[in-house]
This record gives sequence, C-alpha cells and structure tokens, in this order.
Amino acid sequence: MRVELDNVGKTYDGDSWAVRELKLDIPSGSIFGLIGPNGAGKSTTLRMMATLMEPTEGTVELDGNKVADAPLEARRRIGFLGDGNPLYKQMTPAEYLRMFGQCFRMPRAELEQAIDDTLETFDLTAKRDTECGALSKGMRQRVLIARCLLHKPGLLILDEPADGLDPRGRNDLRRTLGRIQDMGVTIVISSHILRELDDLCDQVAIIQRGRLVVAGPIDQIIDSHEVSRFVYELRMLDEDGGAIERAQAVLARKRALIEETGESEGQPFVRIQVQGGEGLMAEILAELIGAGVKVVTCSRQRSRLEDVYDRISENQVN
Ligand SMILES: Nc1ncnc2c1ncn2[C@@H]1O[C@H](COP(=O)(O)OP(=O)(O)OP(=O)(O)O)[C@@H](O)[C@H]1O
Repeated sequence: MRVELDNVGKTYDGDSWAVRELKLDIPSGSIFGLIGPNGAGKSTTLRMMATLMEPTEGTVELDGNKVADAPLEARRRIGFLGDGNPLYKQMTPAEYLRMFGQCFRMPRAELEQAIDDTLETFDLTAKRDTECGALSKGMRQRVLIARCLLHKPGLLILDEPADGLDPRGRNDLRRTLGRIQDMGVTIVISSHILRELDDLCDQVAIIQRGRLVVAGPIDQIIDSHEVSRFVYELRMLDEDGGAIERAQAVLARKRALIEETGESEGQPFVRIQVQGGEGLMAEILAELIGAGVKVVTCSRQRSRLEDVYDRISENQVN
C-alpha cells in the first residue's frame, strides 16, 4: 500500500503546531522509518496516518484514496501498534490474538485459521498456550506485532518498536519485519534513536520540531549530503616503526585532516578527511608512496546516516 501525506499539519491547542507542512511519499512494500528527537511529532504523524486522529490541515492518502472520505474503511486496511502497548500477562498468544480478531469481527473459522497461520509465521506455534508473562521480551513483541496483522492489513504502523530491545531482540525484530515485508505489507516505524532504524529501513524521513528535514532512500540521503566530504582509511606496512610519522608529514602539506590514527590487526592506519575529491586523494597517495610510505590499502569510508543527521542538525542550528 502506498501512503502519501500532503501538507499535513496538526495543532492540539490551536496555537502551536505539533506537525506542520509534512509531505511524505511512502512507496508500497517499503520499510519506512520516521526519525526525530522526543517531541518531534512522530507519534502525532503516525496516529494521523492510522486514522486515529484527524489532521488539522492537509490530507493523508492510501493508494490514492483520501482517508478522510472513509476513515473506517481505511482503518480496516491498517495495523497499528502504539508505544507502550500492554500484553495481558495471563493470556496466551492464541487467546490474545483471538481477542483482537473478535474486535475486528472476523468470522470464527476464518479467525481460527488466521491465528494458526499468524503463530506459524511468527515462530510462536510452540508457545501458543504459554502465558505471555512467561515469554521473552522479543517474543512478547512478536505477539504484539502479530495481532496487528491478523486482519491482513496492507499497512503496518509501529510506534517505537525497537525501544528497550537488546541486540537479540533487535535481530528478532529485523527478521520479523523482513517476513512482513515479504508478505507485501508496507511498514512504517518510528524511533528517536537513529541507529535503531538505519539498518532496518529502506527509506527514512527525519523530522524536527514537527517539520520534515530530509526524506528518501538512506543511500541517496547520505550521497546528497556527502558531496564535499571524502573520508579515506589508509593502511600501511610499518617495517621500521616510522610509517605513521612519515605519513603525517606528507598529509600536513596537503589539505588532509587527520581524523584518527591507530593500529588494526597489527598494521598502522590513518583515517583522513580530504576536501577536494578523488583527484586530490590520488595526488596524496602518489606523494605518500614517493616519501616511502608503504600504503597497502586505501578505502573510502562512507558516512553513516548518523553522521548526516549530525551535520543536518548543526546546519539547522547555525
Ligand atoms: N494529546 C496531546 N495533547 C496536546 N499536545 C500533545 C498531545 N500529544 C502530543 N502533543 C505535543 O505535540 C508535540 C509532538 O508530540 P509527539 O508525541 O507527536 O512527538 P514524538 O516525536 O512522538 O515524541 P516522543 O518520542 O517523545 O513520543 C509535542 O510538543 C507534544 O507535547
């Protein structure tokens, strides 16, 4: 399901805006991350997307249909998990799913089949009759997500699903989201921690103070903000113990900023920032070799989304 937000805004008090002029185009079948600090407007945006809250201005469209025209119909095609969802500890996963299926008024036979299928999809069949209170955190989260998919929605919205998960729980979540994506469901997730999302999502949007800062595929965002910043890591042989010093002397003459020097797997390395593109890097390499520095590898280091976020935020402040 494709999701489009056109100039969406929300004010709770008629004075300040929680979200303003938000334009998003979320492709069908993608895993889309909404990133921003606390209070940026993520939950407000997700609730409007899920038809749980009406925008003060602008429109939300699902597959080209305005949700405001038929919100209940749209809601049937959406699975939504807000933050801080409780699981009833005494209920088993099967009972919990049955309760939600009944809320969606699924016919009994269809519901029982959906429960079996869903437990199977989420590797919970062996735990179907175990009380939720006795499940691991990762499993409990799988039950919560599973109940959002019982009625086979085309869009799954998860508010801060990685919050509080340990690395194992995060791996679990990544696998779960991958399976849901394979089912053709579009997934929108939020987080205030960038690192939580950059390896889970195909595309992201960063919002601050209710406004969009940047959106798109992660690689494109990184590329578009990395035009004049090239970071390289040089590894070298160090037969006489003076390789780093010789390299530093050359780099000082060139426009190269040393970010870090050190040793990795028994070889010295230096990480440098070059303000001049690949031509300058080629010149530096030639000089290093001319000065007797035995460079064995020279690799370009791509920025992470986190670096871009830091840069964008600084620019905004400046
Ligand atoms: N029900 C509400 N009534 C009044 N103001 C609200 C309400 N919900 C959110 N806000 C305000 O709207 C702004 C955006 O809040 P929102 O919860 O959407 O942000 P968020 O990015 O999800 O933050 P967090 O990560 O802390 O949940 C904040 O200033 C918040 O105080």
